[in-house]
Amino acid sequence: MKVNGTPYRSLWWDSTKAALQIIDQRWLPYDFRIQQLDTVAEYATAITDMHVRGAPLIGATAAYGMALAMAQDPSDAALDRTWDLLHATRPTAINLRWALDRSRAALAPLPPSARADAALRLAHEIADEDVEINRRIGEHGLTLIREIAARKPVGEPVRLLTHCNAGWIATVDWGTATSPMYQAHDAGIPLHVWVDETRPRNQGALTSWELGSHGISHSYITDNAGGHLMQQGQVDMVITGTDRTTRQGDVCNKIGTYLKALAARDNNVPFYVALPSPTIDWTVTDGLSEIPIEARNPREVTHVQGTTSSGEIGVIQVTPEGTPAANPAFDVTPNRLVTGLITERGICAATAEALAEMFPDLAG
Ligand SMILES: CSC[C@H]1O[C@H](OP(=O)(O)O)[C@H](O)[C@@H]1O
Repeated sequence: MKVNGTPYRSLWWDSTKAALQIIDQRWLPYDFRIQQLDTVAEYATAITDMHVRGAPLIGATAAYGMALAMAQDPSDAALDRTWDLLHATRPTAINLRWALDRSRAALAPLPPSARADAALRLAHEIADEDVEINRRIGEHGLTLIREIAARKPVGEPVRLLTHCNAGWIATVDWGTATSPMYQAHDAGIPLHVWVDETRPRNQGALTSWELGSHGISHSYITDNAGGHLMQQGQVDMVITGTDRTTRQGDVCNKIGTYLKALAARDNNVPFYVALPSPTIDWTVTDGLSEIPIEARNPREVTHVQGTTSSGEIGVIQVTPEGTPAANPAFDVTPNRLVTGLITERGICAATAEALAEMFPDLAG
């Protein structure tokens, strides 16, 4: 999407430097910084420390990391070593394993001399596929927004609520939950988006940065305000992203998503999940018992990053010194609370049968 009028993807390969360029999200929305990744260790750090974040973007980054590794050492040992190093960075988003498995499956049968070029081609393919998948998710999500708009007086906005950032910077482009928003806005449908701040890392500030840059009306709200807004009839639909969805439609997403789904069900608000097919983990059925939930550094909870009035980026402590904290980064929304899944092939119910029917070639 555009940043100050200039089109960007969240990452891109600079062929003149033979290196990956990423938007370093640690400094957004306060500062727009580009980082070049020059070693596989830097790729691993970029994923672990969330220079890049978001399930699809993590997968694409890992694919480029594999390409760099093969350019440096195309041996079988390096292939496995790189898989292990990058897979260990973050445990929950399935796109990471999906991209690494796809890379290794494509590269292992090749002679080492052919692996570097093949790995880079595959990384480009994965990045381009993500853009097209998300564009299509937007088209299908747009139909839902149009249906809501048709029931409203002309000019009255469709009011959406979203949690975390499933935006274009959480993917290679378009975003997943935000793609329908961009396409609805561009189609002239008035929107207002309630943007959950999404403690502790406040990814809602990234969503606000994105929506503001695109001219989409929005309000930044506390995580605890969403249920109240739904009770007051201020929310027409909830759309979130996902980091891993099981074969029966259980949705693992940023911590707090489950609570939004409960509030949505209690207030008869449709709760949709934007789901690119690489984010479906066909090997797991029950999300609550089978999906590993990342436990991140408690400091993310006890401290908050922000910017001062003079534009300096800083971190402040919000708890007494030594306060113990817990920081589970994701939760699981059982499929019974999900109204529907917006995939690149269309919208389906959050059930094993519907997903198998939508993706017979993947369900196995
Ligand atoms: C389009 S996937 C976005 C997904 O990823 C986020 O997690 P994180 O910021 O920790 O990488 C969040 O769960 C979003 O819904």
